[in-house]
Amino acid sequence: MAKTLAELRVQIDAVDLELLTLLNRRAALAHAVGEIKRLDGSAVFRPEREAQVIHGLQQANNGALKNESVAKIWREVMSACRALEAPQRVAYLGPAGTFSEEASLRFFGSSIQHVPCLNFDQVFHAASAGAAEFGVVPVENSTEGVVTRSLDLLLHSPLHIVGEISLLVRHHLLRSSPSLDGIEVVMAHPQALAQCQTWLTDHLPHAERRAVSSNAEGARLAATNPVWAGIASERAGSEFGLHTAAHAIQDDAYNRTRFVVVCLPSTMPAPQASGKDCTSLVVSVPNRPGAVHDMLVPLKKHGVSMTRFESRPARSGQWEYYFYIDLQGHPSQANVAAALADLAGLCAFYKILGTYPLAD
Ligand SMILES: O=C(O)C(=O)C[C@]1(C(=O)O)C=C[C@@H](O)C=C1
Repeated sequence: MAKTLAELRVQIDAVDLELLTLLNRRAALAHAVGEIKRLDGSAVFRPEREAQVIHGLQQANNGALKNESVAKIWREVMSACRALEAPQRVAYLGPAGTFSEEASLRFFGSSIQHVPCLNFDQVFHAASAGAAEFGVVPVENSTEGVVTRSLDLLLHSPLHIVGEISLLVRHHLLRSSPSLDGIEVVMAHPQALAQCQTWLTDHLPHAERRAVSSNAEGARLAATNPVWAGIASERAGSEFGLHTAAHAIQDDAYNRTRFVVVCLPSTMPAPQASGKDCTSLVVSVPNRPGAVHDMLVPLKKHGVSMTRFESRPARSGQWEYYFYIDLQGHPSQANVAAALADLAGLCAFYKILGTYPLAD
C-alpha cells in the first residue's frame, strides 16, 4: 500500500538528520584541511579541486537528482566548508542587488563575506590592500563591449585573474509604481543606460537619463522619489521594495556580461590547467608598420587560438595602444608556452593578467 504523506515526511526527517550528521562530518574534515593550509600558508580556495569534486559526483550520480542540481548543491556545501577554513571576503561594485554581487555569489557560493564597494577602483584597492581576499569586476558586455575602467585597472594592478563568470543580464525598469506614467528621470550605471538606449528612446523619450555609480544605487534612489525610475535586476527591485514597470528592457535579449575574479598571487596562485582554460595578457608593440601583424604570427605558428583582442589608448599622446588578448589554453601546454615566449620577445610591454578555467 502507498505510504501516506505523514509517513513519507517522517522518512524525510530521518534522512535529513543523516544528511546533517554527514555534512557536519564533511565540515570537520574541511576544517582539518584548513588547519594544514594555515600552517603551510597555502590557498584556501581551490577551484580546480571543487570542480573535480563536482565532476566526480556527477559521474557517480545514478539517482533522481539532475546533475545540474548536484552541482548547485555541492557548490553551496563547499562554499560553507570553505568559510569554516577561513572567511573569504569578496569585493564587488555594490550596494546589494548589483549584477557584480550576483556574479560573486555564482562563483563563490553564498558563504562569503560581502565587501560592497563604490566603484571598480575601490574593488581593486580592497583586494590589493587586504580588505578582501578577492575582487569581482565586469570586463565586457555583449552589447556595449569592454568595461574600460576594469581593463585600465588590470594594467598596473598587482592582482591577477583566477576565474571568470558569464551572466545573462536582464535589466528591468523599477520604480515605486507599476506604470510608465510620469517618469522624469531614469537612473542607472552608464553601462546599463547604454544597454537599454533603444528601449528608452522608444518608450521614455522625454525622461532624463542620469548616470549613477551602480544600477542598485539607481534602484535605491528610485525608491525615494515617485518620478524617478532605476534600471536594475529583479534582486535589486525586491531589495528596495520596487515595482517592475517594464520587464527585460535591454536592447539585446541575449545581453551577457563577463566578470573576472581577481586576487593577489599570495592569496591564490594561478589555477592549474583544467583542460578548458583561458590565458589573458596585455601587451604593447613598438609603433611601426606591421608590428601588430607580427605580434599575431607566434599564435598562428604554435596553433594557439585568440578569443579576444581589444585595444586601449596608452595615454602617451602618441597614438600608442595597449592590446588586451585572450588566448585559449594554459601556459603548462607546450604550444601555449612557446607562443607566449615568442610573443614576449616582440613586445615593448608584456604582462600576463592571469590564466584560469573558462566559465561553463
Ligand atoms: O580540498 C580542499 O583543499 C578543501 O579545502 C576542501 C574543499 C571542500 O569543501 O571540498 C573546500 C575548499 C576548497 O576550495 C576545495 C575543497
